[in-house]
Amino acid sequence: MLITNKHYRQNLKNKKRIVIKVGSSSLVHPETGETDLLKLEQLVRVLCDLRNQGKDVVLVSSGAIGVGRKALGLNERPKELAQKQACASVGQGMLMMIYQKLFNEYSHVASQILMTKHTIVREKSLHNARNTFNELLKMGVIPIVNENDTVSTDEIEIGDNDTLSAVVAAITSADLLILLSDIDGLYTDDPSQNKDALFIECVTDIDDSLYEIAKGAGSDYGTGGMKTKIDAARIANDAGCDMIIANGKDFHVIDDIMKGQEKGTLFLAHKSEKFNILDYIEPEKIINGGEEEIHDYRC
Ligand SMILES: Nc1ncnc2c1ncn2[C@@H]1O[C@H](COP(=O)(O)OP(=O)(O)O)[C@@H](O)[C@H]1O
Ligand SMILES: N[C@@H](CCC(=O)OP(=O)(O)O)C(=O)O
Repeated sequence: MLITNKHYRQNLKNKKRIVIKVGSSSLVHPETGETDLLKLEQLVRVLCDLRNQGKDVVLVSSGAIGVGRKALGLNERPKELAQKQACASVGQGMLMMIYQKLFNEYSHVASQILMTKHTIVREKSLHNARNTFNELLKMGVIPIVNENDTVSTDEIEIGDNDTLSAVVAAITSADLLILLSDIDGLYTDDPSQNKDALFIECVTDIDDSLYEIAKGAGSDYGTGGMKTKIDAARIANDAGCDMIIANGKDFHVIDDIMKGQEKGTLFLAHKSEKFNILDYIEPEKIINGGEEEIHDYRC
């Protein structure tokens, strides 16, 4: 039997636990960098409706640095770590205030979970994080996750929310991860650089050739570009979770995907028997007495 992309898409209707990641570029007006309130409202409405259908929903939301940067009147993307952390500290609170208000309007409860690499690599905190997610989802709450940028340093930062959302999908045993970006999905090259790039509907194997076509971020607000999205697919797919990259310019795309429509690029899950989240976490580099030591979390 020939199993087509169409066939896989129909299966998405039955997904029960969904992690949705929204990139900074989907939350701000590109011309001004100001928060796009109408889009946030649309996102919250679509997520509440998924909850009303009985699905478990987790939102991984970027945007803390972008929103904070605007509030602090910085016109350029901050480069210094302390500056990024200050922006995130301002922006995270502002974002949560908007999310809480909007979820409340639809009688749903949202919560905040901030994570760092240490949440994942320490057995006890990973266990606690998993239990907290499960308890919240059992109570019908919509957890809103971001990296704890205000305390993250190079050593403990996960670095990008694409990877973070895949980690969240793995530890919550989600069956679908949707990454919403500023582009329709994966192309054979970055379309902003190459007009002949072709759209890829479905990926069944993640190999080096995929990394060759996945380039960096396309906007001043994005982090990681397609490369970190392929990293995310590797984690999610190995953990047994399908993943889709789709365009977040209209958040109704979430609803279209859940109805089986062929939107975005689908990366198919293939559960790896020996899946261990630590295998996907970059080793920590520690400088000890001038010497660089590599701390591999798997040991
Ligand atoms: N092969 C590719 N296919 C599609 N987009 C690509 C590719 N390589 C690089 N990109 C870039 O990745 C960008 C999306 O990632 P990013 O800027 O990090 O946004 P986000 O904030 O949504 O995570 C696109 O706008 C595009 O310019
Ligand atoms: N944690 C950061 C976002 C990091 C990130 O990966 O950003 P993006 O590429 O916009 O998803 C923030 O909230 O600004």
